[in-house]
Amino acid sequence: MAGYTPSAVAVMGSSSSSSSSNIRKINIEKECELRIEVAESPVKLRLLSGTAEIYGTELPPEIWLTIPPHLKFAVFTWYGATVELDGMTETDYTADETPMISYVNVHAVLEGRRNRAKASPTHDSDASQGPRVIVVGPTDSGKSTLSRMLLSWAAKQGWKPTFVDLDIGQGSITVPGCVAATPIEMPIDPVEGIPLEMPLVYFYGHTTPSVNADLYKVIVKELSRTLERQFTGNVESRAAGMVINTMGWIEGVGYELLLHAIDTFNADVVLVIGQEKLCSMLKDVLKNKPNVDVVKLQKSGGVVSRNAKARQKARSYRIRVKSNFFTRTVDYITERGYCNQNPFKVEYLFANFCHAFVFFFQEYFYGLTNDLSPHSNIVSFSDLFVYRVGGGPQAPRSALPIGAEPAADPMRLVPVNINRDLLHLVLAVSFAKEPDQIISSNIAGFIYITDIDIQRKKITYLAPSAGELPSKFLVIGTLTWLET
Ligand SMILES: Nc1ncnc2c1ncn2[C@@H]1O[C@H](COP(=O)(O)OP(=O)(O)OP(=O)(O)O)[C@@H](O)[C@H]1O
Repeated sequence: MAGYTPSAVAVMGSSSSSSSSNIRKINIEKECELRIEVAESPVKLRLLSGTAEIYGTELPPEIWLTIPPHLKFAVFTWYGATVELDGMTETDYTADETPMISYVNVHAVLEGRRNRAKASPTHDSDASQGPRVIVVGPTDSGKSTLSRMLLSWAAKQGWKPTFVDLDIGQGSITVPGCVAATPIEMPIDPVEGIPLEMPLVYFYGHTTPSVNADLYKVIVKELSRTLERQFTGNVESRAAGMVINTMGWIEGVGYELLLHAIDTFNADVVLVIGQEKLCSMLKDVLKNKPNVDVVKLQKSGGVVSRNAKARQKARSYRIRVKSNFFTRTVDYITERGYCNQNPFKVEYLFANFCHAFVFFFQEYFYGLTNDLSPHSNIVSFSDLFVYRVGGGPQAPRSALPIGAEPAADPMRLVPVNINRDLLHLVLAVSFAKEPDQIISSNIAGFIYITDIDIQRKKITYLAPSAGELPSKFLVIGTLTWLET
């Protein structure tokens, strides 16, 4: 294929990626990238000379990075680099055609806007607001990857931009079925991904928007309101702006939700990757908003398309690995109206349990030995109150106008009886103090139900920590620990 060359230059063993002795030295030319799809076992990679980055984060010289199985990524260099790769890959090759120059040009424009916002003498005017970038495009167009690069390049220059992830299918802050935001204070670790210490998370509970589009809009609105309050009180984060990643659903209800997100977050830069039609539709619909730039960007040839099975596996992985936090963030400001401080910075209850779930996952899938695991807790049925949003009793046909169909209220909060149907579900722990606050409240974290004893009226669940849950109000959706 034009622009691609096999990457391997053997220095030990064979150059084949299926060899058992696999340390290979690979030269990457200026403005080229090495694309790697890791196979069943981890590979190791280190930078020998030059400079290179993975999605905007520079590789440290000489240090071996262990890249987990199945990860697909690229090592890009602006000036040329040599790396060493140890382990078997599904595929690896170097490519000299990438859209990286156009991506970094976008970064330069955003950088200019951040500097202007920072220099603005009036802190509360529009002039002090940094760029609000929303990245849109079909599934597997490279939205998350571009978001990540823009965030890491900004963080490298000392900004603390806010990352907002609206992708309920393949989001990268927390588990699928949620919308979330987190400040990015350092270039994103190529292996660990987005930091999990300070997320602000709202629970939707499903992995497709069509299940309850009204609820999706409401939680997106809540998330934006909370961030707006944060920006009001924090000049630094206001000037750094935000990068918003979106879902790959761009037709029908998906398109409607994209427009809703652009409007709700007052996005002023819309980056459209890989689809002319979407770009032209957005340009047309936003033409009356002169402050909104719609920019078309090329999709990278390195972006790997995932079939339904692969997407489902990735979702399951994220549910197991990323349901591992209990946080206490914006609950604090909503309770106290405390806006003069970055809500992401306030105390949080039980952080740093990430490893428990990560190791649990590794043991489960790869049989790695470890001595960490999430905590199993047992409580009585009466200790917890479980709700779901949407559905519930429909209005009787006789109470409706002629011809109208009875429809379930999408925003109705329905109490759920505890029974064995809850087994293996992932439930969100709400910060709500009362049931009527559940829809508008962010969540503290997740639990996973492992046993229901109907006779003794006891529930066993896994949680990131032992002890009492941050709240007794739980929300149920359709997220299961193991998607089938
Ligand atoms: N240049 C590249 N080289 C190799 N792999 C890449 C490259 N860019 C992206 N990928 C990989 O391709 C996959 C899809 O990219 P990404 O997740 O950014 O797409 P997306 O549009 O956000 O997908 P979705 O619609 O599911 O949210 C990811 O595994 C990513 O790591």
